[in-house]
Amino acid sequence: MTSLSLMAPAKLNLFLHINAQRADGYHELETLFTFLEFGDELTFSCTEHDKVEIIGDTGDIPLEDNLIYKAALALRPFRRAETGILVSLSKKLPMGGGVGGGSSDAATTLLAINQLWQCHLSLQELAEIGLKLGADVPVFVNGKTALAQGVGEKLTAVKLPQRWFCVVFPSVHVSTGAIFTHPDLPRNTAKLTSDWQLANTSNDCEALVKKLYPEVEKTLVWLLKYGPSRMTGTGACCFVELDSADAAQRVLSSLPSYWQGFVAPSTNISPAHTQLDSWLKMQK
Ligand SMILES: C[C@](O)(CO)[C@H](O)COP(=O)(O)OP(=O)(O)OC[C@H]1O[C@@H](n2ccc(N)nc2=O)[C@H](O)[C@@H]1O
Ligand SMILES: Nc1ncnc2c1ncn2[C@@H]1O[C@H](COP(=O)(O)OP(=O)(O)OP(=O)(O)O)[C@@H](O)[C@H]1O
Repeated sequence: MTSLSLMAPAKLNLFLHINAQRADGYHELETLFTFLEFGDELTFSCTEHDKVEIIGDTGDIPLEDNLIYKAALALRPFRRAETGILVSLSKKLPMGGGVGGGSSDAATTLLAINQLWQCHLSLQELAEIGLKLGADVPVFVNGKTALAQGVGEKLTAVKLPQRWFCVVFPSVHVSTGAIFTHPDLPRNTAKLTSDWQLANTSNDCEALVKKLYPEVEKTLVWLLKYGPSRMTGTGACCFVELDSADAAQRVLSSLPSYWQGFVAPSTNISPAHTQLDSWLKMQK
């Protein structure tokens, strides 16, 4: 039985600017994505029956709603043989936490099944399929640290120095849709010129989310004692940027017990791609 194990890494939005709202309700934004060397773990195995199955940490998400299932179904028309797929999921990322776990699972599924079903689709084609599953899927499919524009699909790869992050989940769930439809969300930040330093940028969702969810504000106040801190995506996860693994670990070890967190370095290439490249080399 052919199988392939790949990570679905977390992403951070190092900043998130909202420039405008389009007629279809979606927002034009500018955001700097980086990947972390930490994420969900997925193992894909070809099966003889013509089904898509997911086992493991599926939580209370019905099969048909799982982005892994949706991604697999989207590749079905392209497969070369009538094989099914069994996905074993080990979830490490908080769902709906702003670290893109669902989108990353979807992208990793597209990358893996493209190989196992021999669909022969390019990254560009997979990203276009992925965009229909979620605005963040294309960046995970491309797998490079990137400045994203448009609704998140226009990507320019950038190289950033490796940094360490402590990411904290404040135990509240924030609905992305609810934030993007809120009347108080600022939607008119000027487009970037050139300076993407953390200090000169912001997350335009942060003030609103802090107001609606005081726990997020409390988390940021706590993290700011240790270094430059910010919320990722539409929350609720917040991160602090640090110089070393030790410094990040020290923050994690003093984390209050009512919050969850993890520590990881950033990487310019998604671990899903690094692992897929190693697997492809082994197949030769
Ligand atoms: C804000 C980010 O987290 C930044 O990384 C993402 O752009 C959100 O990506 P996502 O969770 O994959 O979002 P989607 O599932 O595509 O959209 C969820 C909801 O967010 C809103 N949405 C999302 C992306 C965008 N550019 N404009 C929007 O207005 C829409 O109301 C949409 O119904
Ligand atoms: N495999 C999956 N893993 C996590 N969430 C999933 C999955 N499949 C479907 N979902 C649904 O998608 C929603 C958003 O998931 P995700 O973890 O990507 O959100 P997020 O971290 O807030 O990402 P973003 O920053 O892209 O908004 C979840 O609330 C969940 O209901």
